[in-house]
Amino acid sequence: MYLASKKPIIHFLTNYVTMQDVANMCIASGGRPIMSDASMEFEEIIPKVDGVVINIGTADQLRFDKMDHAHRIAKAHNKILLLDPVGCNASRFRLDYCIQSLKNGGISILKCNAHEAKALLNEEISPTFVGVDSQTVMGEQHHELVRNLWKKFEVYNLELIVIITGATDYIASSKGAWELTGGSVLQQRITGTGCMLNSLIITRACASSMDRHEAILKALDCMNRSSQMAAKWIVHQQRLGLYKQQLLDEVAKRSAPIYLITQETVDEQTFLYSCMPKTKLALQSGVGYLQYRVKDKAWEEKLRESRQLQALAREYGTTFIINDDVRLAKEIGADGVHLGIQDISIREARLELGPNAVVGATAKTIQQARCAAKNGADYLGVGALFSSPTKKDALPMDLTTLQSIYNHISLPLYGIGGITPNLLTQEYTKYLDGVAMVSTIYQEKNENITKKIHQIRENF
Ligand SMILES: Cc1ncc(COP(=O)(O)OP(=O)(O)O)c(N)n1
Ligand SMILES: Cc1nc(C(=O)O)sc1CCOP(=O)(O)O
Ligand SMILES: [Mg+2]
Repeated sequence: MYLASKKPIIHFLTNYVTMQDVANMCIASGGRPIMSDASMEFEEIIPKVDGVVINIGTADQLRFDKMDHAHRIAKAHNKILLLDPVGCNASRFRLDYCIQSLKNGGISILKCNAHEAKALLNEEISPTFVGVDSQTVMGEQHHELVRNLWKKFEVYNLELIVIITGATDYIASSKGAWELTGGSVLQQRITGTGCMLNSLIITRACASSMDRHEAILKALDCMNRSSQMAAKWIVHQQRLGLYKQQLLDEVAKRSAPIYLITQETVDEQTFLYSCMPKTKLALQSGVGYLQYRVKDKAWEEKLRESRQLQALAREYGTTFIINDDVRLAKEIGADGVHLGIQDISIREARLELGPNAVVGATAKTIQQARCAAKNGADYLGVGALFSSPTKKDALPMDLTTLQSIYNHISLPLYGIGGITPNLLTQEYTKYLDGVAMVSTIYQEKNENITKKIHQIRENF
């Protein structure tokens, strides 16, 4: 799975309860983790990484000294530094360290829960401690808390962003204050989801060329939607023990924004010497889904071409999808199918291909999106967002419809139709997990394909 043109490297100094989950979530989000507690190598490692996470859970004096050391180097090298003051409301020892840390400056992101936020603001530990995973008190709102906490510490930390997580997440920065709802109660039934969120936030903040505040909002939204999707699956299967695993998978799905659809070729030569090399170049640069889409070919030809593409997709760990033709998907053992309104139904396809197949659906209206979600689609292709050279008669979709689908449906959304790096502004990407493209890639010269893919990916 790939996120940005570069995979950001993140150095974690994090608690030993959830260390492996933190590393896995960094990978699922498109980053590369390095877990180092050895002070003697910080001078060598930190200048080379993109971001640093300091999570104070399970700390002792020795670890606080190491964290201080890492903090100083990260600050000196202008690295994105995230502080998670785990349980700072529990003891004076933790609270003093965190307040001093925040006053030392160089922190880009402070992520905490409401109890920790209150302790940091008032510089007092809680008289009644409710646990490090302390949960949101129902009905409590934290608009003022997040703003006041930001105001208190932004004077020491340039461009600080403060996040208070809970059933509602609150965010404050120099851009203003926001709140975000979503997620699942199951996040609180296992340990580690808060620490995993640190991974997602910092990886996205380091990878995206979006404004940092926007990238963080998108990361929080990604966690909320992924948690909801994972919870649905877990409740259905009654397997809470697998929730963390499912959550990782859901985040990984949303961290691969490039969906490539093949361009139909006129003859075998063009397929072999144009389509195949271009597809290979794209896959090398990081493609989440590859779809084989042809309208006018004989069965034997479709079999031959799809098998070659499938082998390429396997080589690069890309999910391979067949457009329209469930029989072909079954015959070659593709990973799944994509279906439009005119095609066979999602339920019939699922019956044919089994529960593990990926079944994607086209949605052009909110009604179609709801229907596809209800029938068990795994993702939605939404468009045409712009005029498409490949499908000139594709029905257009306006921004309001896209926004409405995003607001009501938690499935991963891929924008389609005339996508180019220039047209793909934040106005669109804030509602999308990725984009599906034909002409922008297949009409590009081979030597420019990698750059094109990187340009598109950076918009997420
Ligand atoms: C990812 C993705 N989204 C939408 C489509 C369009 O599917 P459909 O509406 O069935 O039209 P055709 O592609 O079959 O002409 C798609 N193929 N992929
Ligand atoms: C296959 C397809 N479906 C669309 C829809 O709106 O449903 S647009 C489209 C073609 C996408 O190709 P290009 O990236 O060249 O515009
Ligand atoms: Mg179709």
